[in-house]
Amino acid sequence: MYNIRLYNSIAKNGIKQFSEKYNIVEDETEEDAILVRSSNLHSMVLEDNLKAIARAGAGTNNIPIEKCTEKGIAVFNTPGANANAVKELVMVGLLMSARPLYEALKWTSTLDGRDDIEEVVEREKKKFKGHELEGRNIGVIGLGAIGIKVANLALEFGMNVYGYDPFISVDAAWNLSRNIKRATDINELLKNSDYITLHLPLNENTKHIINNDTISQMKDGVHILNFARGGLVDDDAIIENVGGKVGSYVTDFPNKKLAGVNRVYNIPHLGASTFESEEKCAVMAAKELMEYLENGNIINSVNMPNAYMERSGKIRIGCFHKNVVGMISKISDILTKRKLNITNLINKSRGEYAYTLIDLDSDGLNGAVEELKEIDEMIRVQVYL
Ligand SMILES: NC(=O)c1ccc[n+]([C@@H]2O[C@H](COP(=O)([O-])OP(=O)(O)OC[C@H]3O[C@@H](n4cnc5c(N)ncnc54)[C@H](O)[C@@H]3O)[C@@H](O)[C@H]2O)c1
Ligand SMILES: O=C(O)CC[C@@H](O)C(=O)O
Repeated sequence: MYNIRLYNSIAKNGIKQFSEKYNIVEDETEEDAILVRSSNLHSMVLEDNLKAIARAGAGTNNIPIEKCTEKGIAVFNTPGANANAVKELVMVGLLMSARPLYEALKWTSTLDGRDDIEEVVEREKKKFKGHELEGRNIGVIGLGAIGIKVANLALEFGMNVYGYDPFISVDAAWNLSRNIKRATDINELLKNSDYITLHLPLNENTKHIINNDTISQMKDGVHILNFARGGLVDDDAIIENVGGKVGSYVTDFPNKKLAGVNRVYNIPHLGASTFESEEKCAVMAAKELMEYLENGNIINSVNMPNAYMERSGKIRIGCFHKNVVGMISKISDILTKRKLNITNLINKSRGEYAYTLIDLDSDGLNGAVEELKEIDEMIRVQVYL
């Protein structure tokens, strides 16, 4: 029996994926795995029994990834599962910054109860004139699952699209329309864009990527959209510039500083909040956890190498270790000494770590696991029956 602890509300269809071998809990327990959305896990104690954390979503900055890696805890996310939902809301943000919809709707609601609404509307609507997107320039920073969809759709609006992503994946590049101009440095994008939209992860390199300095390089009246993470933008710089250099700031990450600021549109983190996206994320995350807990297969991990091998033999061992020379021979020596026959083996690395998955044609392990755990560079050994 495996204990899965849920943080946040997780879509029912995701929970339904877990078979009768799983016990789903919401309170503290001896959990084998955690399924989480946006809850901040940085201060949680990582108990020895915890083997995996799956983020039903894209961003993993709410998870202490480095600490997890050091303890051999696999961290997963659900790449692309909520990209369509975010893309659609970005389009709302784009239209809200081009046409003063928010102000207009607020004003119209003040007319409640009046008999002359039609007349007043026609007389006053000139206050809410906006711009068309067609022909304007948009800069998309981060061309991953969401950025690509946003960039491609912006082309459909007739916009000139600049994209910037120094780490773009080959898959992403294939999916990007060839009509998108690839900015080779971020300044090219900043100085040319009427709209700038952020679709990159928050980390120590990207924190406050939008700040007073980068804003000073932008066009006057630029509209900035942030559906990625609050920390990518220096809020003080926004407050200083919005209504002047910055035409508007649409953010999915409201906070005390930004609440109530004119021309800052605060959306309560709704990017991924659609029935469809919540379900896709939860189902994908549940499947990743089950595959890892039952078979040691790693799919969509953000801290371990992806590794998948069909089951063969009777017992499987998963070893997460440092990526150093000689690990496979150290592991196989321990198994050979006990006459444990290897039926299949894969070894995958990711930076300074590696993962070795071994299938054995044997009924017992005869103390092998204890000895494997004693190898200096070994971080975690897991047995799968
Ligand atoms: N508002 C929401 O509800 C919501 C939902 C999903 C994702 N997000 C956020 O959006 C981000 C992007 O999501 P995604 O699914 O597209 O992720 P993704 O991993 O598919 O794409 C991220 C892209 O950013 C690029 N990147 C990394 N560092 C960069 C840099 N310094 N400059 C430019 N590009 C850089 C990567 O190469 C990658 O292509 C996530 O990290 C998450 O924080 C928010
Ligand atoms: O779970 C959510 O609602 C938000 C998820 C989003 O921020 C993500 O990074 O995928």
